[in-house]
Amino acid sequence: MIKINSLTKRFGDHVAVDNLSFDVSPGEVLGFLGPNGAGKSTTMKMLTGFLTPDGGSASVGGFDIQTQTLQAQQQMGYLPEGAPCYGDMRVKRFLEFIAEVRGFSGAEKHKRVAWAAEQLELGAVMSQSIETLSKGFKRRVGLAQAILHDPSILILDEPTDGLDPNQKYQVRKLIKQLAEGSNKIVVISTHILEEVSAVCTRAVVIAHGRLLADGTPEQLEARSRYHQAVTVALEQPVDSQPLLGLPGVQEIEVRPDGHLLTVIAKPGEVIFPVVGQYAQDHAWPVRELSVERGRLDEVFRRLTAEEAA
Ligand SMILES: Nc1ncnc2c1ncn2[C@@H]1O[C@H](COP(=O)(O)OP(=O)(O)OP(=O)(O)O)[C@@H](O)[C@H]1O
Repeated sequence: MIKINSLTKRFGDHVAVDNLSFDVSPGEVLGFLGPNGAGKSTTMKMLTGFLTPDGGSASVGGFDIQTQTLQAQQQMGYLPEGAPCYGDMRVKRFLEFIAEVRGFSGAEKHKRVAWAAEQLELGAVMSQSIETLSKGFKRRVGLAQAILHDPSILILDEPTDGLDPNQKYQVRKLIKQLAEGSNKIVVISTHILEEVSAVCTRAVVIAHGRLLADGTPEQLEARSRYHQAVTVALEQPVDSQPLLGLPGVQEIEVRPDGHLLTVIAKPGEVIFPVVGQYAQDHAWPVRELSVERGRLDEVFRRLTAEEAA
């Protein structure tokens, strides 16, 4: 369990994290979202004991991060933003060093290093020095050191930053595997909203260090103006304006070529049946008709724009 209670951090006059409170339960993969400078990394640094809060408290697995720092840190694996330090160390030596710091030795140490390297597909670079690695490989080395001791809580600051699409897929798969059925907690900060839909069971949105939203991806999508919107793909343009007279229809967006309509529902309304019926009655040349769950990117933009206003 992670408990964050009124956590606050100031840098001079600037309040980077402002009275932030939320909990994370075992089994949850929490997406921690916010625009640049929102306070995500600062929160993660306080949660992992690398930065002292100016107010509030946080506990991890029952240990207070300020008064029981070591015990709390033993529960966690942490991937900080950027690349691992120790640039002149070779990957294998670096991972062995981390394993030693985590208290492993002998055969167990080598087993842990081999397992983490295999998870992140580091085999080809094990004897290369970290500073000569590409950005994506540095990120993967960082992830390997975070999971090496198989912690029950993983704090990952932009884990897929700099990875190519194949590696992004692999890392998301790994995060899912680590969390599924294991009762682990994974917290990932990200700017990539598709990542939230792909791996997170819950999302917390912050801006200016303050909490703006907290819910499952589905709950956040339901706040979108496109929630329950009906998209109609057409062989050729049609006269869509009469749809505005149908019950529950709020607005229509038409792509300039007229081949795609998005019919937006009034809040709480389900319009798929009436739109489908209208299209059928008027023999529209429909290629595809679908209902939208909502668009996370639009919800994110609106939430953070409201906060800035
Ligand atoms: N050591 C520091 N000294 C002064 N200001 C800092 C320091 N670290 C962070 N800040 C400021 O605190 C705010 C929050 O920064 P933080 O890095 O936590 O944001 P973030 O949400 O992780 O952003 P990004 O998505 O760009 O990584 C920013 O305005 C940043 O400039």
